[in-house]
Amino acid sequence: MSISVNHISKSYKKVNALQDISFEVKPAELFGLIGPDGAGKTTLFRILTTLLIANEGTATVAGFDVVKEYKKIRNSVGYMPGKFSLYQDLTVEENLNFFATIFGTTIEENYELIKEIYVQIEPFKNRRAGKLSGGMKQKLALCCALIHKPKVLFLDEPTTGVDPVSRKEFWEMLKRLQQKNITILVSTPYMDEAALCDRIALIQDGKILQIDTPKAIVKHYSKQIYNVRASNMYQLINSLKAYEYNHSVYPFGEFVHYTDKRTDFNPKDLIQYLKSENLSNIEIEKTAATIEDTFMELAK
Ligand SMILES: Nc1ncnc2c1ncn2[C@@H]1O[C@H](COP(=O)(O)OP(=O)(O)OP(=O)(O)O)[C@@H](O)[C@H]1O
Repeated sequence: MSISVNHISKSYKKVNALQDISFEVKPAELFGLIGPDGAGKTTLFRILTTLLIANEGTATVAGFDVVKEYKKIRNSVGYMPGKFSLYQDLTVEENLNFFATIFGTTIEENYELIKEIYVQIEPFKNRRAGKLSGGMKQKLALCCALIHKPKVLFLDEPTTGVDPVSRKEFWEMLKRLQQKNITILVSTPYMDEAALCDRIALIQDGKILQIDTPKAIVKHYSKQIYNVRASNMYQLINSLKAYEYNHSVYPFGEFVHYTDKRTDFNPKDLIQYLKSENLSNIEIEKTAATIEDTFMELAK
């Protein structure tokens, strides 16, 4: 296994940031940690990259124990933290040179690995990192995390604050790195990105809710979801929440996602009820579950 996490717990005084977390990541797997802010993702990354010690449990990365063999891990992993990983006053090239030097290597030595990403930021190589766009900063941070050819790459919310086009490009890059035999653990609060991972762990309040492939996670969702819409969406949500048969109600893009407690649910009954609540232009149609729906159900 590339990463093995066994019953890890970590608390900060009163906050239980991680509670009995266990999972494994296979070599060259793209594994996603999916969860909202405060779920414990950063704490887990810091433990696995040897920057923080867990209160309980053990973990290995690239075959090394995160406590006893921390120095070996630091040479074997690349870490792109969510915030502050670049020196804002150094240029693109200086940042890259700096990270290469501290790992005892050079840009030339490992150019092959970063080439594809670096060519996109090379035209700005003399620009200070602080003056780059979000997407470019993220590409530079990825180059810096890769410069010493790590076996395992840790990416903490790499696409937060990045535009949709750059986000898409970034995930395509991750797929290519994976083909170069790099194991990737990536965290994201964006549920649509979860589908791009080989396997995901849904995490909330320091606990893992489920681990599986994105397809299997959605497949296990047992209820029929309905997209519901009406002229007054605010009132629609309130009325649905007040409906005695509702199982779940939450906004989902331009719709409200609704599930019913009854097995013999007939949407006509719901339309009638919503009409009695003075709602107009009511639309109800079946829709397939997404990872976000599964998350909402498990997090209930
Ligand atoms: N140094 C600290 N001292 C006290 N509490 C902390 C500390 N670091 C994190 N926490 C708390 O631990 C919990 C998990 O935080 P963590 O940063 O690991 O979550 P996260 O999923 O990475 O979320 P975010 O994206 O907001 O960083 C949160 O409740 C957070 O407030």
